[in-house]
Amino acid sequence: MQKHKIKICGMRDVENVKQILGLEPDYLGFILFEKSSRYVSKAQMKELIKLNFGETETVGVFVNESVEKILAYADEGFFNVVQLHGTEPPETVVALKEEGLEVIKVFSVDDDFDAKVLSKYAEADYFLFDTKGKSPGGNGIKFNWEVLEKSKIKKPFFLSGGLEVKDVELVNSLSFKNLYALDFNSKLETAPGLKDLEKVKELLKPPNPQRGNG
Ligand SMILES: O=C(O)c1ccccc1NCC(=O)[C@H](O)[C@H](O)COP(=O)(O)O
Repeated sequence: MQKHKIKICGMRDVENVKQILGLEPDYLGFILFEKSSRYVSKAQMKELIKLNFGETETVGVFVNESVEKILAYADEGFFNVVQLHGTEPPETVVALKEEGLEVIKVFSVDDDFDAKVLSKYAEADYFLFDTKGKSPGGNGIKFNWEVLEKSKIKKPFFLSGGLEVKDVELVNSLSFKNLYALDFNSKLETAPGLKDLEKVKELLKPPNPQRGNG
């Protein structure tokens, strides 16, 4: 049984999104950061949002983007949730919350991660912890989860960074306090932005009773 919500990030291809939606993930993420190999253009987003997302929430992933641009994307109905995946200041979170958006604030983690920074982002709905690497995200590398265990995170958070299907069992056995969701990306891919349906099936099986399809 899935103990946590599942987010699949870095989706791009319409047919692939359709297939994955059939498996009812809790969240699907779209990278709206041009330098990413998983970047989704406005024209592609316009096609993608025509699909029936059902209960699946859509996440727009930004890296150090202006509030104005994020709001312009939100106005187009591109996503329900904003993921801030750069070094955005707390004021960006506050401004987006004031506009009624749900916000995930990302923190890039290495062994020197200092959890004191989290108190500045109290307005965020969720935190997401990803591995600090060459790219702001999608590096496919795990960080040392002990850093989080030590930090005693008080807000519901997404665990991210190189997660594979086989990690679910291990994560469940660790019972992290406040772990809300698992975020998967490159380890499910056959090419950047293209997810392997068989791997996603394995991940989302058996059905999640919390979503009422069990
Ligand atoms: O995936 C990208 O290319 C990306 C680029 C820039 C910012 C964020 C990006 N991904 C956001 C995510 O939420 C990923 O799921 C997360 O970084 C974990 O990816 P992975 O290590 O490949 O599992």
